[in-house]
Amino acid sequence: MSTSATPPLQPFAIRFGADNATLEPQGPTLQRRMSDLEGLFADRRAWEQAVADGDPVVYTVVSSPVPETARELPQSITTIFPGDTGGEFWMTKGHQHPDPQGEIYLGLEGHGGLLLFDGERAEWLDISPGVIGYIPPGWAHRSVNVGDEPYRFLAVYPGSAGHDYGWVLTHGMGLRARRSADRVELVPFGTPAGTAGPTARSH
Ligand SMILES: O=P(O)(O)OC[C@H]1O[C@](O)(CO)[C@@H](O)[C@@H]1O
Repeated sequence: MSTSATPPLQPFAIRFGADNATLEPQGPTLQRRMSDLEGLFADRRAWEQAVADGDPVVYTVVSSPVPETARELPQSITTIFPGDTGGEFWMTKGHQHPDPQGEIYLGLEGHGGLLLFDGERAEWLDISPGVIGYIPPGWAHRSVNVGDEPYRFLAVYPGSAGHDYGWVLTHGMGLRARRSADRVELVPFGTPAGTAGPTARSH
């Protein structure tokens, strides 16, 4: 007999439709438009212009029906569309887990990066199809599409981890990923838009 306070779901299979990123059975879905990403891009004017110019969808998240509750292990497929705002690649909002627990991402399509920040140290993991990125407990995380195609990945995370978006607004993410010719340039988080930081790294 289960020791869970809430009985777990019955075992079930989830089919991933690779063509259009569907899950069957499917749970909640969300779409984040540019206007949902206020305060996140370094270049606020470019962000305002992008909102005024049609407020594009930056990313979508399709979840399985596994609930975000203790002991469960929900999954979701995120698709970040290609683009940049003021030179900064399109990205997820990024969040910290209020209950510090780990998470994994598996690259499915396109080319992306996983930016991790623990409040002091920032790390960048290149993610392409077949690569698993590990997010240790206590590291805020943001995904970035650094390619010209949609970037898609599977996330698997503890159901009680939660999402703290305010942490990122307060602490930042340590680095920003910017378009530089055909490369990804990682610059210190506070670098003003349009300038290269003194410690810019290329990928
Ligand atoms: O929650 P954010 O920062 O908008 O990013 C979306 C992605 O992160 C997750 O919340 C998982 O960490 C997924 O739902 C999705 O993969």
